[in-house]
Amino acid sequence: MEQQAATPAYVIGVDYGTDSVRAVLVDARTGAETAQAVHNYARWKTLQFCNPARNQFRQHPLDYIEGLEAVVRRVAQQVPAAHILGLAVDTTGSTPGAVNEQGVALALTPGFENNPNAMFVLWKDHTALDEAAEINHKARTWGGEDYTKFEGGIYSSEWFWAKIMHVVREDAAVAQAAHSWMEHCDWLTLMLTGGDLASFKRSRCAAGHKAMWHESWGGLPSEEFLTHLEPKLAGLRDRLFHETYTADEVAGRLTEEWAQRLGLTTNTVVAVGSFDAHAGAVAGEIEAYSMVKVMGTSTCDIVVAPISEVGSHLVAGICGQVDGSVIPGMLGLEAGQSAFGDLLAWFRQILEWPLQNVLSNSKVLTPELQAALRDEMSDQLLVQLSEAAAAVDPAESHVLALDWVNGRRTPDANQALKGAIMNLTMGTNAPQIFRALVEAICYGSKQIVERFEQEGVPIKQVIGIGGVAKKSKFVMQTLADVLNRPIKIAVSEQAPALGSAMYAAVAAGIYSDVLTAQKAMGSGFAESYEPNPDRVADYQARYEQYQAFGRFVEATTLGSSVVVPGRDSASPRLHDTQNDSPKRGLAESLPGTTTLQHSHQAQ
Ligand SMILES: Nc1ncnc2c1ncn2[C@@H]1O[C@H](COP(=O)(O)OP(=O)(O)O)[C@@H](O)[C@H]1O
Ligand SMILES: O=C(CO)[C@@H](O)[C@@H](O)COP(=O)(O)O
Repeated sequence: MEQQAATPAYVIGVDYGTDSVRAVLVDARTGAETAQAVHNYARWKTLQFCNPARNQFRQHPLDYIEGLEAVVRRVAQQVPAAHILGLAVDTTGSTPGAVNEQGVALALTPGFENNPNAMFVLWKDHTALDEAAEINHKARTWGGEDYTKFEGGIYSSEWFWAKIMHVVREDAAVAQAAHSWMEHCDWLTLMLTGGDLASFKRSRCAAGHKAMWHESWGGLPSEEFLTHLEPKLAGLRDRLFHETYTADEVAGRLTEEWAQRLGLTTNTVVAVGSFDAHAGAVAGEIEAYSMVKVMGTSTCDIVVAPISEVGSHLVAGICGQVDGSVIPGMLGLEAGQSAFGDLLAWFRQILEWPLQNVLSNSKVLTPELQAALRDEMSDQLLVQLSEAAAAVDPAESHVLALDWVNGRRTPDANQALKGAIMNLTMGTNAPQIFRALVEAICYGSKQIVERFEQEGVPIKQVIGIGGVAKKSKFVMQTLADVLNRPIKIAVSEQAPALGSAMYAAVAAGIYSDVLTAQKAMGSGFAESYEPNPDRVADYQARYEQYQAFGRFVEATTLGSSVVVPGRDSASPRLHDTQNDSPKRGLAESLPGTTTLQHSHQAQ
């Protein structure tokens, strides 16, 4: 520690996940997590403002504000406010929202309170599929710079520009009232520190991975490119930002109002915002060529590499390579799966249908008993399914699944893809299907590791953090077997929040840089899953079946505009796959395949 050790020094990390926000109060000298608090978003819980059938997922800024006050007040009470020197926020992303000239989210202004287009467009909202396809097409054909090149070569509907384009096209009132747009992590940081929107320090992590910001072309894509894409974007570039800042930098200090609302002081330094996965990787003690897998609703797979070694070498099919997005001075590379725990949650929801729908008509059970039963089932279902699935004899089940229920994020983003399950028989049971789903998310992970290595980025170790890493020994053991690599699990229950606390400690001047903060505040590793040599060969064979199944489904996905993966061809990316004829030959390459079932629903 570089500051005088006797002075108590605490920092707060605030981590906004998909369903909840958590805060940790950390002793910056030791890294000890003194207190933590979690708050579930009230409106989000009932999916108010969402339409899952249309892949529309919006979050109200009031959910974020209520959560912030609840969790920060709770942890801040544990020590004198004057001892809390820094605070930093990480959020999901890309989760942009429209703001007015003062940086106030439109949904907090009169007339827009209940308009989903005036809210934050959550990372998993895929309403902008067509816009992403247009961006990809334009980037390759307009004759200028291919702005997607540092973002894996394929722009995703999960990201900033696609979402903005979609909303301004759909909603003239929002388009008219939106002075600018902000990522969730930037919006919160501005709100806490006050100040001027135009000079506010936006996050390098968010801008580099999701908004095609890159120093080599002077920041954001050019005005010409943006207006070519959509005339309604005219002028927005200048009202966004030019510079970006790494998460160890000072964004400002808490305003009087927010110091009071949070039980802190105006001396508390607020660091520049970042994304949850990147902050989590810092807490997971990431180092060069480690992959930190943040395994929750989705996965984010974060790798860092020295700029001198990977530098401007382009890695195809990932979610971006950004100077300083994780550790300032190093290249941060991101990949991931749009559904990881979410695929298992989807299956739980299918199994819960009678509980939600039939039980409410029960003449036998009181409403109280019904609610108690629902809660117990919901709590226990994944745990008990995991136990039963672990006992399935792999030789007796040929069920094979794809993990694309929320599209495929990497390798080669294609959010229009759908999930699929094959090889069902009259003997197939729930644990066998569950096991196939778990295998599918692990095979999806293996494809990502292989892509990094094929692209010249070696993966020297795998570190697991996040809800699934902590909660499911079954998933972690399967992952170690499928990857044929050990997986170290970080101790921290709240890794992204701890990572933000490390960023805050640097911004507050307690440490000189993130690597020093990481060493001093890291909480180490709890356990390691070793691959079981008896399982490796079998999983390798099944992985090849998964890949063949994936190729078949991708070639036959119907009813939506699909971005064709691949960065080399200059041909248009947007095409209607309804006109494609299924490539039946791939089905024949699936060993043990007698029946093939896949999803044909339109988006
Ligand atoms: N016992 C379990 N086995 C496997 N997955 C689980 C289990 N319990 C919860 N999950 C999954 O964990 C995910 C939530 O992860 P978490 O890291 O807590 O949240 P977030 O992604 O919002 O940060 C959910 O998708 C859920 O399905
Ligand atoms: O994509 C990113 C970061 O780039 C994540 O915010 C997104 O996958 C959501 O993460 P969670 O699954 O909520 O942990």
